[in-house]
Amino acid sequence: MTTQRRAHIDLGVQPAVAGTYALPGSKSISNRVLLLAALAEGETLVDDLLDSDDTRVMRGALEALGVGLLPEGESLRVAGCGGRFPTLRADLFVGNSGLSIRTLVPAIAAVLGSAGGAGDVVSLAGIARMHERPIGDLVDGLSQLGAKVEWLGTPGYPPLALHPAPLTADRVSVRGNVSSQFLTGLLQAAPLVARDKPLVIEVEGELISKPYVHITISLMKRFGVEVAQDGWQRFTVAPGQGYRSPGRISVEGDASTASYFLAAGALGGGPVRVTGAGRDSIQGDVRFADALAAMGARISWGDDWIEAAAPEGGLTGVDLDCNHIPDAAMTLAVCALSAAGPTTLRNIGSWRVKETDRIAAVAAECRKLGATVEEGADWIRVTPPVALSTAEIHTYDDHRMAMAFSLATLGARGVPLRILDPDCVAKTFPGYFDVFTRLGAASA
Ligand SMILES: O=C(O)C1=C[C@@H](OP(=O)(O)O)[C@@H](O)[C@H](O)C1
Ligand SMILES: C=C(OP(=O)(O)O)C(=O)O
Repeated sequence: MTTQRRAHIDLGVQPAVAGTYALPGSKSISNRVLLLAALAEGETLVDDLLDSDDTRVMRGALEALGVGLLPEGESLRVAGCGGRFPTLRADLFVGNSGLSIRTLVPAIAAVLGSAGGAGDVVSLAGIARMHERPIGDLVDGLSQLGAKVEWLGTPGYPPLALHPAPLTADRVSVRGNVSSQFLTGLLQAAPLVARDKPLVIEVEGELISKPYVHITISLMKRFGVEVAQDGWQRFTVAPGQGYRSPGRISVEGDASTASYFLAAGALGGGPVRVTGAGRDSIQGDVRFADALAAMGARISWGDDWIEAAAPEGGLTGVDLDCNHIPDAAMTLAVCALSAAGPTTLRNIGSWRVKETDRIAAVAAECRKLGATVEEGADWIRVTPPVALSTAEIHTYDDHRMAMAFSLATLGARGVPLRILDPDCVAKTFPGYFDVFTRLGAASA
């Protein structure tokens, strides 16, 4: 966002919250749909797209590659380029959007490989933190296929430049334990490589964040491309498939964003209902509701809504493997501050390489509120204090730090807080604090 960011926002206690909230569009779905629609044959009308920093950088990148994006009322018409970006000389800025860079790089490498000419080059850069987020495993995979990638800073990290080189191999192996976005990027690029044999993508080691790969495969299917899946280890894309526009597609509400509202219901009485994602969602983060239920929250589901209310006597601490819900799991850490007993979140090593080192950041800010926190390479344990202390919360330019910690102001144990740099929420939800500060009003 270009508007000036506020230094802080002061949040009072909201003892009781209830209401129904329509979720903004899913970031994960918006940015996949934008890229797939751009690469497809034909025009796609996209409804309910998220408008945030992450989708703006994806839109900006696609426009710089010559893709026509035309607002039509509340929707966006994407002029598909049939697998060939019209412009292959561009300097792209991707902010701190891991999903954008890790899906654009393989797609552009594939298009450069089939349609690039002498002098074509596409560079991708982001903010300083983006340049600390790994991309080496993805580039290794692309290099196995034949891509020519030049590191412009530290090898293994953005910024980088892509040069034309045909992708000829029919097998690629990629590490799965740093980010699932590497596999997503390779899968989405697979149909862009002209070949007469299938492309086989093998995952080395255990794949993390698996539900995001399910989103990828589901959306590729909506755009006419089938992926054959052998467990989570081997993915095959048959030749002769190209993306075709589904005509019109609507983006589900964001299930990671839903976690803040559901937690609000579980902490502040509720019921709080979110609409736009529910039982039928393709997003793995809807399973956050199960984690909240394990803490005692009363959860109900509809096809496209989820509702949460507080249990009699408050939440209870849990010990959970959160690998399948890496983003929404941050919300659990803050719920843990108001629960009875310790909460342990396991298998969350990827937190260390996201918008900030999220294990360190969550630990530091929970301690300020009075909690005892233990942490390991890939886990965190939060033991709540008898009563929370008020504090000034650092947000580390991480939207989820700002949104998750705002929840410590809710309910019987809530305390007033000052949240620093609150507008970092613009990465996925620019209007978050406008909605959050009015949560209590509906129940008053
Ligand atoms: O593919 C996606 O849309 C995402 C995958 C996850 O990343 P990792 O696979 O790096 O855990 C998640 O944290 C991110 O916000 C979005
Ligand atoms: C990790 C996140 O995003 P990304 O990896 O797409 O930057 C997130 O939204 O929490």
